[in-house]
Amino acid sequence: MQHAVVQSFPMLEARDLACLKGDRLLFHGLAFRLQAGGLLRVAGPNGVGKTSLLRLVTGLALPEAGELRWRDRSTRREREAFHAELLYLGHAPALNDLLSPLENLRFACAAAGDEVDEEACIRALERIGLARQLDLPARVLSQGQRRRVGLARLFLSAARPLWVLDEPFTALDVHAVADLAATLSAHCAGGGMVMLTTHQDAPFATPPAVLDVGAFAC
Ligand SMILES: Nc1ncnc2c1ncn2[C@@H]1O[C@H](COP(=O)(O)OP(=O)(O)OP(=O)(O)O)[C@@H](O)[C@H]1O
Repeated sequence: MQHAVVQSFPMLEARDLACLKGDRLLFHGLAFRLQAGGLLRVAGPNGVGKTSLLRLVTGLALPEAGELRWRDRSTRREREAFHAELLYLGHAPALNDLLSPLENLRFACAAAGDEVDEEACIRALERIGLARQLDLPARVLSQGQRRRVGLARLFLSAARPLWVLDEPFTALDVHAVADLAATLSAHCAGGGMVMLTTHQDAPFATPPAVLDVGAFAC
């Protein structure tokens, strides 16, 4: 009896990436693959190009050379389809200081094209530990609370398989670090993917694969 050959390709793949900043080539020849369920930690010293790599992956910047592929198609050619499956949280939470966490979260979801009702946003903010800050202006929040407002989107983004997170653990207390690590591990266990930068160890259910950008530095 003959079996059909099932072609297996990585969900996200970087091929031979080079990154130019100003007139400086940060890295070249960078490649990685991320499969469903994968957790990838982007590592390396300050300034090596970790954030720059995440910006290439998300399409916020273009590589000097090389290609990014999602579901075996170029992310540049299939930009809309790729972005519909991607959640990117940058290293600084982009909050409007005059708006409350609830208003900020609703705005961020709407801007990303996610239809999320107020009740779901409230539940997400409560889950991330901001039940008592729902209606405060963001300008009075602590750094860790500001970070949590951004992270609340994780609880509204299960339908987006690829999460790209720049320093998500920064400013979080030890309990919040453990909760976030559990949330990311659960996303991966459900078939999602997480690519993140962090300078600290976090208690993931399974140790992440590590991509050392320094190995490709110029
Ligand atoms: N116009 C420019 N010309 C030359 N180099 C630049 C220019 N803009 C940015 N850079 C360099 O590009 C690098 C960008 O680093 P990036 O933020 O990606 O590093 P990182 O690995 O995320 O660092 P960190 O761990 O500090 O967050 C830095 O080394 C910075 O000095």
